[in-house]
Amino acid sequence: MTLVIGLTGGIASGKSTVSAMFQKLEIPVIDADLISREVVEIGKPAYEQIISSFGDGIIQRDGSINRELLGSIIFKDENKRLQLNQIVHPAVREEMLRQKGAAIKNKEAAVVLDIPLLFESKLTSFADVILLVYVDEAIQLKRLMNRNHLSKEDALLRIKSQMPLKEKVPLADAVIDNNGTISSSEKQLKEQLIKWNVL
Ligand SMILES: CC(C)(COP(=O)(O)OP(=O)(O)OC[C@H]1O[C@@H](n2cnc3c(N)ncnc32)[C@H](O)[C@@H]1O)[C@@H](O)C(=O)NCCC(=O)NCCS
Ligand SMILES: Nc1ncnc2c1ncn2[C@@H]1O[C@H](COP(=O)(O)OP(=O)(O)OP(=O)(O)O)[C@@H](O)[C@H]1O
Repeated sequence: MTLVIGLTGGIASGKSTVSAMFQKLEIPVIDADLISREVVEIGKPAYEQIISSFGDGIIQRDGSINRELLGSIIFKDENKRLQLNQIVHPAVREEMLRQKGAAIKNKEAAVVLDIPLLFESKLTSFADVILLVYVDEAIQLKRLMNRNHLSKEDALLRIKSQMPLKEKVPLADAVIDNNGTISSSEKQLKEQLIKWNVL
């Protein structure tokens, strides 16, 4: 029986860092962010819909979507963000479920669904258990600004576009406190996977 682990958190809380730990343990990860890049590639249905909704101005020289520009548009305008979500999310959900089915058919011991907006998109039914990567907002802000070279204002717009991380804690089955070192988070992950009989 494959254990389906929903992995979530907030932007820059450390999901990809923890996801890499799963991959090191040879536990397959289905990455919603990666899929959301694939479904908007040139020629895909979502690509055409995005261009017709947001205009040619977001197409870069190579024909692909200028993600930085689209991000700057949607994180300061909730309606535009919902409009983009309505275009992209259905295709992402469909592909995630396809890959999840393949992992179960493959009799994997566990499979991870790395979904940043798991709670916001009400996708808890996709997983058997939900693992939250938690970080205090001040550290989240600092890490996001450093990683994406964002101003404090732009970083806060992204953080505020999601459910507050503190509100996600009681909704999760387990929490990794990622305020400390990466190795401390790795130790917490392994302890949790032993409890879930995955390790
Ligand atoms: C806005 C876009 C173009 C920005 O691209 P960029 O490469 O800069 O960021 P990336 O896709 O790696 O996302 C980074 C993080 O931003 C946050 N984020 C992304 N989209 C959203 C959204 N619609 N609402 C809230 N947070 C979001 C998530 O925490 C995500 O992990 C891109 O994020 C996008 O297409 N978003 C819409 C699809 C989506 O919701 N993806 C996230 C979950 S599947
Ligand atoms: N415990 C940690 N200590 C120091 N830096 C960390 C730690 N965990 C993550 N980071 C760094 O913080 C940044 C955000 O981490 P990461 O990219 O894993 O977050 P994320 O939740 O996947 O973000 P996103 O929502 O954008 O997908 C990265 O630069 C990462 O290297």
